[in-house]
Amino acid sequence: MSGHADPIPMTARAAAPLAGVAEVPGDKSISHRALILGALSVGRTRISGLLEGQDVLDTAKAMRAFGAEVTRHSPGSWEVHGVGVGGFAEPADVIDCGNSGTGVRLIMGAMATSPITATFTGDASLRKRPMGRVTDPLALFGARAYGRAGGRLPMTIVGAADPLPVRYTVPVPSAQVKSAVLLAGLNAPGETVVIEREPTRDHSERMLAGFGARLTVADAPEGRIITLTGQPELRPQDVAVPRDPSSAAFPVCAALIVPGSDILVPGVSQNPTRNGLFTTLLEMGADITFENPRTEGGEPVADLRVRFSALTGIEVPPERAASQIDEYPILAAVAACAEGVTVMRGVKELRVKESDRIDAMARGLEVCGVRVEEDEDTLIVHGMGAGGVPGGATCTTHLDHRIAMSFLVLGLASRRPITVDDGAPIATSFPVFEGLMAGLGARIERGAA
Ligand SMILES: O=C(O)C1=C[C@@H](OP(=O)(O)O)[C@@H](O)[C@H](O)C1
Ligand SMILES: C=C(OP(=O)(O)O)C(=O)O
Repeated sequence: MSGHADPIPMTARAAAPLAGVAEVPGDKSISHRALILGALSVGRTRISGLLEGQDVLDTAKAMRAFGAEVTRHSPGSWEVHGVGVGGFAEPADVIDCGNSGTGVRLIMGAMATSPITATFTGDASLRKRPMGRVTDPLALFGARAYGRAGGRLPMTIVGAADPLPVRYTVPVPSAQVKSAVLLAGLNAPGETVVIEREPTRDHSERMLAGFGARLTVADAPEGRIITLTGQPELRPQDVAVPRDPSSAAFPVCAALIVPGSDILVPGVSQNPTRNGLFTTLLEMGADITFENPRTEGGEPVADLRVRFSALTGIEVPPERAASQIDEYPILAAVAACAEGVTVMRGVKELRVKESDRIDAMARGLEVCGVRVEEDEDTLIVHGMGAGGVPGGATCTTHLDHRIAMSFLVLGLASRRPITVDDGAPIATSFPVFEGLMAGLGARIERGAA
């Protein structure tokens, strides 16, 4: 998908209490990695619970272009016959990663240490996002990148014919950069070392180890040190993808702000590198219980019981940012329904997501009647209490699924309806959002108010 789809305006209206069970789809980060590592293994990898959002479908298509056989057997059930580390073929055409930063950055890493050339592009959102953060470390392996000004797509990567292992300290908290370096390190002889000062989601490390790569993780004063031994033979796996906590965030937050709600969201990943939002919501006074904790697909999961709650604004610790980075838009919407002020600092990475999410949330909340303050690295929301947000406005989503879903959830609890100009991007990460929310009793319809 390259963003040519027609915009789909959508409107949310105040709802009766939400009730029922919300079965959210598979984790997006894990789904991308399962396809890529499956493609880099020799033999058959089976995946269950794969997220069939457009971002992941674009990665599946890309893996075919690099020579892997990728088959869908039934919803969520996929099979990958991989070509092995170093076995990628040169794609015959441009790789279009659509809206997906994770897809393009991880795939660039995975091909950068093979003697092939590939050209990448994406939709209007992805073509604005910085790729230098990935191509800088890939250059240390010997790969070359030719892109538009500012390190933007379309971009051609010429893979290194004789890659060298690399020692790299990731300069921004980014699991995509860390993962791109680790994937490139797979086909470099010797030890590739990645150091991250702030821990970010660790799915690549967990999954690389699961596929048989030699990888160690050590905590040191300079940060987390990940050491990968190159040129392993990866063993195909059966991967069960747990449900996505970043998608679960939307029904969870909807239940917290729609009076009288009581819902269950089963099987949500509680990986500590992903669960910052739930900690934050508990600090705000949310009534969430974590039932039946267990391990599924190598990840800790729990069933979340969520009831409407009177929330209070808090100061979110900046060191928690990485573990809830994709959840700030919905947190900002929830903060508008809390009593008092919510301060979110250390969030400048939000400016280089599918949209500038600080700006998109600030402008959207303002037109809905909520007072906000922002600077380069900060978003502050002045809460109006339960039922206090006026709404009655149209918010601009800038090709950003999380902005669209955040304002639709807010519209379920605001005094007047909230419209988003384009809900089409929701299909990139949460294709069943509309049906799932309707099943809980939410009133979200296509069209303007
Ligand atoms: O590695 C991943 O799967 C992701 C990493 C994060 O991006 P950054 O690495 O840019 O922080 C996150 O925002 C994105 O949705 C998924
Ligand atoms: C930032 C996100 O994704 P990506 O970087 O993969 O486009 C997201 O899903 O919120």
